[in-house]
Amino acid sequence: MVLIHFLSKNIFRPSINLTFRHINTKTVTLFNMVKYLTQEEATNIDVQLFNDYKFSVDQLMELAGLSCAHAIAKSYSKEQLSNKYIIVCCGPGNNGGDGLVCARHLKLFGYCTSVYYPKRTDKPLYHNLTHQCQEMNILIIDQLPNEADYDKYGLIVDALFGFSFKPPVRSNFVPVMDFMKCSKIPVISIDIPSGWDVEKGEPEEGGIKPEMLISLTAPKLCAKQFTEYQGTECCVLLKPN
Ligand SMILES: NC(=O)C1=CN([C@@H]2O[C@H](COP(=O)(O)OP(=O)(O)OC[C@H]3O[C@@H](n4cnc5c(N)ncnc54)[C@H](O)[C@@H]3O)[C@@H](O)[C@H]2O)[C@H](O)CC1
Repeated sequence: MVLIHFLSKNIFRPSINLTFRHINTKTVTLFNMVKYLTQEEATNIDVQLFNDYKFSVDQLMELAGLSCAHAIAKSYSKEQLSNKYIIVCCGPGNNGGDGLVCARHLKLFGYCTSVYYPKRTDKPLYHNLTHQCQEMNILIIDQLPNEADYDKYGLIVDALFGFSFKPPVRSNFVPVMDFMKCSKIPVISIDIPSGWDVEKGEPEEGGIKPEMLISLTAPKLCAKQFTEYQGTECCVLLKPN
C-alpha cells in the first residue's frame, strides 16, 4: 500500500501522534496509524488539496503515478516478470490518468509496458499523458488480449475507477472488468479495486481480486478487506483476507 502523505491537517495530524506513541514498541501497525476514508472524505481531501493548498491535478497525478510505479517495481521485479508485459487498464477519470503516468514510469524503469485505454478523455491533460506514453513507445492497444495471448502478460494494473466510482459498472466497461476478473493474471489496483464499492468493498456477485492494492493519500473503507501490515514501510504487499 502506498500512502502519499499529502498535507491534509485533518487526516494526518492524529496519525503523527500515534506514530510517535508506538515507536518504542516497534509494532506500529498501519491500522493504528491511518484513518480509512469514506467516499465523501476522499472527495473532500481532493477538494482541499486543490482549493486550499493550490496543488494542480497534474502535480498530484504525477506524484500518484510515480509512487504506483515505484510500489509495483518494488513488489514485482523485472526478473520475476521475465519480459512479460504489464498491461495498464486506464479508465476515463483521474484514476485512469494515474495509470497513464504509472505506465510511463514503469517503462522508464525498464518494464515491458502496454496500455489499454478504451474511453479516452477529451481534455488536454489526458491528450498529453497519452502522447507521452506514445512517444516512449508504450504500446497502446485497442483490443483486449485474446485468451491465447494471456501468457504474454505478467501483470495487470487496474487504473479503471478510483474513489468516484458508483456501482454498478456500466455496460461499456464490462469486457475489461471481465478480463481483470477472469484472466488469472495478477491484478494490482490503484486506489480502489475497480468495480468494488468504495466503502462496502467487493460486490456480492464477486468482483476482481487484486493481489495488491495501492492506496493513495489514505486507504478507503473498502481496503479493510485487505490484511493490515506491521512495520513502518510505506509500501508493502498486502494479501487479500
Ligand atoms: N488526492 C488524491 O488522492 C488524488 C487521487 N487521484 C486519483 O483520482 C481518483 C479519483 O478520480 P476521479 O476523476 O474523481 O474519479 P475516478 O477516476 O474514480 O472515475 C470517474 C470516472 O468513472 C466514471 N464512472 C463512475 N462510475 C462508473 C460506473 N459505474 N460505470 C462506468 N463508469 C463509471 C465516471 O463517469 C468518470 O468518468 C483517485 O481514486 C486517485 O486514483 C489523482 O490522480 C491525484 C490526487
